[in-house]
Amino acid sequence: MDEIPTIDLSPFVFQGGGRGDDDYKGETIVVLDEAKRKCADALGKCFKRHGFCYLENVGLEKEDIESVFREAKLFFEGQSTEHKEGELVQWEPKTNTGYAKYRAEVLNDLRLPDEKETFSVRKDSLYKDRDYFENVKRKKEWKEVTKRFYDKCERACESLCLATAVALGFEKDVRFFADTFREMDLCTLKILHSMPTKTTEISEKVGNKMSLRVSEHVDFGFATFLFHDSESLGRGLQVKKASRFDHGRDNLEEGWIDVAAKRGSRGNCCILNTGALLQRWTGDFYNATAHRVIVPDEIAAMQHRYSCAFFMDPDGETVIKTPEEIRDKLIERGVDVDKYPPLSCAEFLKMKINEMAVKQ
Ligand SMILES: O=C(O)CCC(=O)C(=O)O
Ligand SMILES: [Fe+2]
Repeated sequence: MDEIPTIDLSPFVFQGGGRGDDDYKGETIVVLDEAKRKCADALGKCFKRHGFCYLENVGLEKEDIESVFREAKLFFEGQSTEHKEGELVQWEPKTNTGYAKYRAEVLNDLRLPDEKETFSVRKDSLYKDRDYFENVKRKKEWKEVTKRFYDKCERACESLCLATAVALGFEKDVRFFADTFREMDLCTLKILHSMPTKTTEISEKVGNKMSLRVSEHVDFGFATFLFHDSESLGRGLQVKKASRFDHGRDNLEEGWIDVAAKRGSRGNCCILNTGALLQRWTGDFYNATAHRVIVPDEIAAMQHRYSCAFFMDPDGETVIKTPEEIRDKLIERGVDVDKYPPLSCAEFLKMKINEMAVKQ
């Protein structure tokens, strides 16, 4: 893989809520200037290759990132395993919120379950009757910092959607993707923690299997923002272009590139990777990123590792089929636009989850 590009999203980050350059009688007007076209162009090129880049100025500042990791450290290290597993609201696939203990998730059936614990947060309005922050020791602080972070990620998601539409050549309907993120009923913010470990091979091999911090996978949705703590800098993350067939899960040995997080000049740089849904939506014109997290060396093994992923999944009812406005443009570029039958985003995610369940 060539050098990983750094892209500045600021041309698409708007003041005052992010609904566009101007709000004229309820109509959002996004003025397509040179800066926006340049940014979209860079993004489009990246999506066509491996779908992976550093993204600067998404609308979150250094302090937003630092404060979520400060509190995450207190959340994961400041509560005993007994408390976390016994008292906290446990994650379930149906709710996709709350605490998931170590080795709760298998992303690749060639591996043992992941060496990580997580906490997942979703849109407030979806959970009026369920307090999944119950019994968290620093509940007020944890809830505040994660909710604030979630809200800012929602706005950043809108900016990315506008940029993606411009990249694909939408001229009239620049809000095509942005408008599929209105309910936000499937977006999730997940905070991940892996404890220090003695060796680079985290656990004993069982049979031929071993575990990773995060095993090989492709994210299901549109795209993901990834943030890392300043101590581990996300070390251990590796990426490659997803193969159409195995999504990185079969060829475990070859093609993996090490990537460490970088802070950027304003300390607010994050990582962006594309997901399977964006690949399908564009008839495989764009690629999804296969990725994993290993323990690369003894230093990384001794460190706690924290990361924070915002998964951008369009609203459940969104129908995933080639958008009319760009159909001809994609055909011109050799895309088989009818390759995949239309299906809703909710159905697509269900299909992906089932595929994983079958593999396990
Ligand atoms: O922790 C990381 O750097 C990656 C996490 C990830 O890929 C995921 O949660 O889907
Ligand atoms: Fe991922």
